[in-house]
Amino acid sequence: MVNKALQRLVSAVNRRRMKLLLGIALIAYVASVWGNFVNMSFLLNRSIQENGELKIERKIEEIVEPLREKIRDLEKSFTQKYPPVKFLSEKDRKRILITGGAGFVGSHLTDKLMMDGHEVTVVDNFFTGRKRNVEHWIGHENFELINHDVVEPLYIEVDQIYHLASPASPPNYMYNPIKTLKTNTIGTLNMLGLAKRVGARLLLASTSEVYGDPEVHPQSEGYWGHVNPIGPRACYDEGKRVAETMCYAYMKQCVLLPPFSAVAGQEAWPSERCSSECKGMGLLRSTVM
Ligand SMILES: O=c1ccn([C@@H]2O[C@H](COP(=O)(O)OP(=O)(O)O[C@H]3OC[C@@H](O)[C@H](O)[C@H]3O)[C@@H](O)[C@H]2O)c(=O)[nH]1
Repeated sequence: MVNKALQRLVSAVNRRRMKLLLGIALIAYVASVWGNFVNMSFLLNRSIQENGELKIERKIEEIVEPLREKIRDLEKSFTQKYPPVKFLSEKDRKRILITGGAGFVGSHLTDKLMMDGHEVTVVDNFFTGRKRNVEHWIGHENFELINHDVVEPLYIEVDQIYHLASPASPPNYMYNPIKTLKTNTIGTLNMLGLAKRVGARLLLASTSEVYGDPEVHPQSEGYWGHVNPIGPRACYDEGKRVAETMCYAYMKQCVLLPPFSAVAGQEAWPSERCSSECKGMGLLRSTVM
């Protein structure tokens, strides 16, 4: 009897324990499910938020990228690359004027002098020369391009003048013979005046046409030529002859001293008569015109 009562008591206690344990297990299970649910909803929220942010970032990127592209293009156009230029000390660096510097010979001379490290000013009326011949220097601190006709006086400070401004091929110089004459006479006088005023050396680009229809081949520097003053090419031939005469007159009066550069490196004119204080004068007769 006692045993049975004891067994009933134990089983009743066990049942209660079991219920308690089951209750605890249920609570634990519910808690863990709840925890997972909270975690999941947090993660879900985060991923939704991240997704949203990503979408916004992508949208911003889509708008900004073309703008960035435009900025890159602008930067490229501002930071133009120039051909390599030597560094020259202030003492060695010359301020050089090239008239007709946008033409064939002038633009190559511009390249050479720029790359040697000098300061170059190109003056041209673009009659036959083109801006594109020197455009690769535009904006360089050592370079300046002036649209100017040498028939008008020019007031700038320079150390050397290469006077090349003149139409050079028959159709061009015969197109307006009076203008060709003015360019080679008044233009040359203006450049000689400038050279005299600022104490600059001057080189005149002449032409083998100063020999006219020569009777001697090849022509030496001593040959005076065979020119028809009223022939169809006279405006150029005689214009350049007068230009040479004017340069020689300036040199003879010791305003300018010959030459700092001449045909094949030879002196075109004797220099004995000039004092050493005088500045330079040069003549270049091209033989290919
Ligand atoms: O009135 C004028 C005429 C012409 N010019 C310029 O002078 C330059 C002449 O160059 P071109 O390319 O026509 O000819 P080239 O370079 O071959 O001539 C070169 O060699 C021959 C010489 O007689 C020229 O004086 C010299 O410039 C051009 O840039 C032209 O626009 C002027 O600046 N003013």
